[in-house]
Amino acid sequence: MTETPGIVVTGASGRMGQMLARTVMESERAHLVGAVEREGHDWIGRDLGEAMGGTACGITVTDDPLEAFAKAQGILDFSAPEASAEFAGIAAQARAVHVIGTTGLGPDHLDRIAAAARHAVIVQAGNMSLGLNLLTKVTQMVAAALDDEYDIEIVEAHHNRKVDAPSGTALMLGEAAAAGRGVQLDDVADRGRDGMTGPRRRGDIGFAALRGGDIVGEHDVIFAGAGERLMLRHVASDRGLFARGALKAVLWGQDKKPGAYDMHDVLGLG
Ligand SMILES: NC(=O)C1=CN([C@@H]2O[C@H](COP(=O)(O)OP(=O)(O)OC[C@H]3O[C@@H](n4cnc5c(N)ncnc54)[C@H](OP(=O)(O)O)[C@@H]3O)[C@@H](O)[C@H]2O)C=CC1
Ligand SMILES: O=C(O)C1=N[C@H](C(=O)O)C[C@H](O)C1
Repeated sequence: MTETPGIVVTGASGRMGQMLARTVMESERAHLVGAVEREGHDWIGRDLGEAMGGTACGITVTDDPLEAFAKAQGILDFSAPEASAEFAGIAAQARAVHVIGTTGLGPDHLDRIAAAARHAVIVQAGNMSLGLNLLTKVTQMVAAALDDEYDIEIVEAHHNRKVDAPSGTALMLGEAAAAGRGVQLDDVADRGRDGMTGPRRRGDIGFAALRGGDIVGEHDVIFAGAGERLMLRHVASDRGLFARGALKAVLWGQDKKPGAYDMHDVLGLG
């Protein structure tokens, strides 16, 4: 029997970290070999299964990514921007496939991740679900078909613990809409309105973010024209959706050449 890839989960105590750890532990196609949390976290040194409120699983949570990644073939990383940029370099040294779901990444983080992708496989996406990645394709198609008489607005809603806005998914949808229109998102993005904003600029792509309760993730792309509105919507109701997508990505990446990939590559969406 062939050995399945050994996986390390970072941000292991987080909402996604725990979901990812459970998903890997339940999978027959991969096995968990490590769990990383930040230095000083009270889970360090504890058994992951017990820390998650269940039975012992034999994985001790560590704050040493270097040691943990060295024995892994894949890293599932939904943590924080600075951590993900650092993990990219360490995962590349270990030649492990690094799946990055972390959002809120700035230009410096993205540059460091791109540098690491010269040496190892990195799959990065602000949303790991099939439905949402398909919706980016539809968004691009609709944006290409309609001219700028149709105003594009992207509305996202998330739980009250989310720290970045607009969401990574909203930005993916914005990029898709901008690509459909043949423009750069940075040139047309309107990322927040307050006060005397003046009338809407023709061709802008607007973003609005709602935060509340336990909303997992909801995204609307609205094309508002004269006398009609076209609305595309994705609703995630279970974080397991993202974890299953991430697991799919890390398995897909095992036999790929070093490089930067996204979920369109993994899901064969072109
Ligand atoms: N691409 C996708 O499909 C999805 C992406 N996400 C993204 O994933 C990220 C995590 O989301 P979520 O799980 O809800 O957030 P959480 O805050 O629940 O989890 C993040 C975890 O990462 C830990 N962490 C922070 N810094 C480090 C570090 N240096 N080393 C190790 N661990 C670290 C945090 O620890 P501490 O709390 O102690 O700081 C925390 O446990 C976000 O960016 C979110 O937007 C979420 C869902 C889907
Ligand atoms: O923080 C979250 O929870 C989520 N983050 C991702 C994003 O920023 O788009 C994906 C999903 O919507 C949940």
